[in-house]
Amino acid sequence: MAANTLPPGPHYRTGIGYDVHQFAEGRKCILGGVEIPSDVGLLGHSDADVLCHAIADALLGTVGLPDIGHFFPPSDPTIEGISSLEILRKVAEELAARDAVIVNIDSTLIAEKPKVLPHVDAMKEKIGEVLGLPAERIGIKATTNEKMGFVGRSEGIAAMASASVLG
Ligand SMILES: Nc1ccn([C@@H]2O[C@H](COP(=O)(O)O)[C@@H](O)[C@H]2O)c(=O)n1
Ligand SMILES: C[C@@]1(CO)OP(=O)(O)OP(=O)(O)OC[C@H]1O
Repeated sequence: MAANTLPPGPHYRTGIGYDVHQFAEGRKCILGGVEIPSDVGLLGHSDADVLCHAIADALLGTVGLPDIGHFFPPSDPTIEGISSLEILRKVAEELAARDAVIVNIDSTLIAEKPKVLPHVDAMKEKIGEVLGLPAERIGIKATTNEKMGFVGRSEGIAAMASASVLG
């Protein structure tokens, strides 16, 4: 067998995603599809759900698709304010079209505020609903940046995600 030729599938495939959104007054703070009570919201052309964006890119990466900007261009006025759960729904369709079954997702939010932990179960429910994934196959964790860097100065929120599929 030639180098890197795979035997017939299915195979486990992994992907990673990363995103950042800036805090802004007068905007909602939507994370994992859940509106979180917060004195500041997140800026974006979409609803700026940094967690869903990182998860979407991780999932797209598993099957070698381009990132969410390819499917939802920031220059498209028709998607202004789009719910990022809709973005995840589209990503799930793209995976299903390629016979890729999501095995699990893991993620970390990096934010000085708001406190995320009390809302994690609600986020898992929303994300699980659109992806058809039970809560125990979705990881959502949070950490502060110990007051260091742009996240530490509470200028915004970062999110990292990984995903694996069988397909
Ligand atoms: N935005 C955040 C940040 C952290 N948490 C929770 O607090 C724990 C301690 O965070 P450290 O950065 O001080 O280690 C962390 O493990 C999370 O459970 C949070 O809910 N929201
Ligand atoms: C989905 C999009 C659409 O503009 O959302 P944004 O709010 O611009 O967020 P970003 O993570 O900067 O880029 C992804 C975009 O494609």
